[in-house]
Amino acid sequence: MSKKGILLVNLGSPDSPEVKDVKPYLDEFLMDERVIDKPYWLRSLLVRGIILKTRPKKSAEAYQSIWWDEGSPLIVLSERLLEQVRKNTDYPVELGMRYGNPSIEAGIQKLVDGNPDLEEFVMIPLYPHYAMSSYETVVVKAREVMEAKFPKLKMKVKNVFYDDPRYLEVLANSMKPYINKEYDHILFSYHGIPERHVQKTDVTNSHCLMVENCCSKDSPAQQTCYRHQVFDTTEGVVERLGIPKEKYSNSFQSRLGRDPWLQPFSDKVIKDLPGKGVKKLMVVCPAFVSDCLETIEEIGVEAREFFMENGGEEFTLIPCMNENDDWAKLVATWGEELL
Ligand SMILES: C=CC1=C(C)c2cc3[nH]c(cc4nc(cc5[nH]c(cc1n2)c(C)c5CCC(=O)O)C(CCC(=O)O)=C4C)c(C)c3C=C
Ligand SMILES: [Fe+2]
Ligand SMILES: [Fe+2]
Repeated sequence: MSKKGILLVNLGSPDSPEVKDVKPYLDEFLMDERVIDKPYWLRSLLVRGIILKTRPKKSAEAYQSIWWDEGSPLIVLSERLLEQVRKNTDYPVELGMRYGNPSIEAGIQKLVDGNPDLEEFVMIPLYPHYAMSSYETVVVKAREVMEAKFPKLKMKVKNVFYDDPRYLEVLANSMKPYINKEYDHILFSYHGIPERHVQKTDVTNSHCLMVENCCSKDSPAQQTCYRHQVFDTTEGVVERLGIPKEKYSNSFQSRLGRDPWLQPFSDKVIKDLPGKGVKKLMVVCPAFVSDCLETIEEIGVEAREFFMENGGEEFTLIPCMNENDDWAKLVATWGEELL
């Protein structure tokens, strides 16, 4: 029993790949005001009146195509990471998900049940980059849960780690076995977000997407600028791996709706690359620490097809860090550093 602990938080998946479970999961996800940032009445109209009429069936089919015997890849891989982190620290470690199960509340409850003297814990959102729809919503939700259910417990929060040299080292090392093969181009495909979200999280209200080359200029806005942070991760990785400028680029995947999202879009880039002479393509998705629907299906299946149909010859999806031992060690170290 311990007075201190660690809670890992990832995004979450539906309980099963059936429409009956995908629909409530999507409802919880898309009704989050930090994901669809519209007034409640409009969000409700858009999500419940339009998106949830058709998307659950389409999403369920996609989930069915990637589901494992043990469950959703994202959940299974997060649980494997949890086991690895436990091996690297004496503190108790539990797992919660922002949407679906196990919830953040269930994760904290497990920490408390296993450690009745628990006084404080570190929450580590498993997102390298700051976005209101990922890191920020986890922190807000966890604070709400703490206030309502665990008012006497203290929670510390691990910051985003997109530029932590130790993270960049682990990520770059995890990519080495793949990029040792011959390739023409490596695409860093990050989950997209609406441009509006980048502007909304700009603490200066005057920098992001307003100043020319905003993401490469020093500004307090970069602390919460998703676009700046993903570009920084790419630069940290290519520097470590010695990848020359002409052999890599960034793109953004998984857009939803008609608002402007960060560009260029991964599907369009991947379709166009063979025409530019890229026959052997590597894709890595560093916005995700665990493989999930967006990597396995959207990139590993759909994008691969686009590439091959348009003249590509070899397509390699580099896996996420998943249960990589160095990654688990680093996560354990972050927890211990804050306790
Ligand atoms: C990198 C972190 C993520 C950000 C930022 C993010 C923003 C974001 N996502 C949606 C809509 C959907 N995303 C979906 C799946 C999904 N998204 C992330 C991560 C981020 N999303 C992950 C890890 C996953 C996979 C979950 C899994 O179970 O494997 C989905 C569900 C699937 C589908 O129907 O396509 C939706 C919907 C928005 C609108 C958004 C920013 C505004
Ligand atoms: Fe920026
Ligand atoms: Fe998403």
